[in-house]
Amino acid sequence: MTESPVHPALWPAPHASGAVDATVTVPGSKSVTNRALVLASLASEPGWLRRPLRSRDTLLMAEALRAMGVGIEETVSSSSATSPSAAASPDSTGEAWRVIPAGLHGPVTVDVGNAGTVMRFLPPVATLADGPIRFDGDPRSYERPLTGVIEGLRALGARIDDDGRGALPLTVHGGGALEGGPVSIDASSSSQFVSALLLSGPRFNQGVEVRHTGSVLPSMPHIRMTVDMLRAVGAQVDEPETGGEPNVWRVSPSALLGRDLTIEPDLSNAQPFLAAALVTGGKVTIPDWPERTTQPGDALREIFTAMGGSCELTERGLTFTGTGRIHGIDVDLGEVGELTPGIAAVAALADSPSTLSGVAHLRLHETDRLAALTKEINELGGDVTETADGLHIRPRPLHGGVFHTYDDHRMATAGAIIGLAVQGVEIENVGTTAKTLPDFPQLWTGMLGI
Ligand SMILES: O=C(O)C1=C[C@@H](OP(=O)(O)O)[C@@H](O)[C@H](O)C1
Ligand SMILES: C=C(OP(=O)(O)O)C(=O)O
Repeated sequence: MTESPVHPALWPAPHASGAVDATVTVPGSKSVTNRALVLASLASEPGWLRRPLRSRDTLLMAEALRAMGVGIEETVSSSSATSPSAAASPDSTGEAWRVIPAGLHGPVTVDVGNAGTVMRFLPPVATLADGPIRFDGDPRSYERPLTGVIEGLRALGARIDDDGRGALPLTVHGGGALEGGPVSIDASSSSQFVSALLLSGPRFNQGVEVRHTGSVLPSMPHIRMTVDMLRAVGAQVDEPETGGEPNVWRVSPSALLGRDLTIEPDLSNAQPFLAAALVTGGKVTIPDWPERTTQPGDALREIFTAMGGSCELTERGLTFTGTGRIHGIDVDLGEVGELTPGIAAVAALADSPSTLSGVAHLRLHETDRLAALTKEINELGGDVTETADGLHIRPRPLHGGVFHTYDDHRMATAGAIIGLAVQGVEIENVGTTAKTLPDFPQLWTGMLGI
């Protein structure tokens, strides 16, 4: 399959000479964009995505859906010419994708790259195609768990060829429809197993009832995001948080509406910029921070405040202000695991130790994030140890050196945060941020006024 973008050169992470004072417009959410693409493709009428994220993960999703027959047209101008109803809204300008659903066809080969959302959300979609859909991706994608999706779909009536490891590569032999119904899975290694089965659930003959049987379930906000977005396109969902049985989600069979959706900024990608305010004792504003959201990044308001800053949500967006003093934190990140690398970076610069827990499943993310953070921070002079389900971080004076990223976008941004406070940090392959934030180096230097 295609190689991940390789930019092996070392990027000198800019050192902050003073307090930052910036407004940073962060591109759209990866998680919302990729759910919206799937739901719009399964709808019974065309829909719009406005301000979608254009990054490796979302372009792979769009490309895969296009290959199966969905029309996805990209426009960059005001939508007024094509959608009068949206013309009055300020959100209607800028980039938009028009999604035109169609019958799904195979044979197709899908490149998932290393996108969890693509490798997990699309096999259920593929069961609805009229031919084989083969899934392949980066070497790391072969190591990321997929059992809940593979076994779950088989129990719901799908025919899937894989090599028995519960991972990629695999072929889903789409039969044009899937029976659906009740299924039990263990989603303790990824919430995306649950989201995957729910997202396509309305299109299964009997809908779907997903029962999670494992001991822990990470990333609950991402499951809430799935439920909210399904409801927004007309699906009927019963779930634990609104009175349903614990660990059981039910989606009724139904047609889905084509909607006009403006994608929220990616709050997890806002993290390094908020961290810059904290680390430099400065101030950063992120415009369009939603008042209400299911994105896990919203938890940064509380977490970074506990670490020493303060924040204010106004009509200008979220303004985060640091004091230059950073405190350690003892926090369970199970619900918001993708924030761990950025929090670990800040914690390495704090005035007291931190314990980050609840994130054993990060060993199966883009890289083994617990091992990678431990090694890279320690190579800069830090004192980090892995625990069974997280990290223990004792701050020490750090020095410059190469910060390796292991093809993990959040390792690159974590290294950049440390570089603000430590002279001579060089990020290996900063281009890996293209997975979800292609403009990261420019946004970072822009924030610093370089
Ligand atoms: O559904 C989603 O969009 C995501 C769910 C989470 O996955 P895990 O539950 O595998 O951690 C998160 O870490 C990932 O970045 C995005
Ligand atoms: C875990 C992440 O991504 P993925 O969607 O590939 O699981 C992430 O973005 O931190």
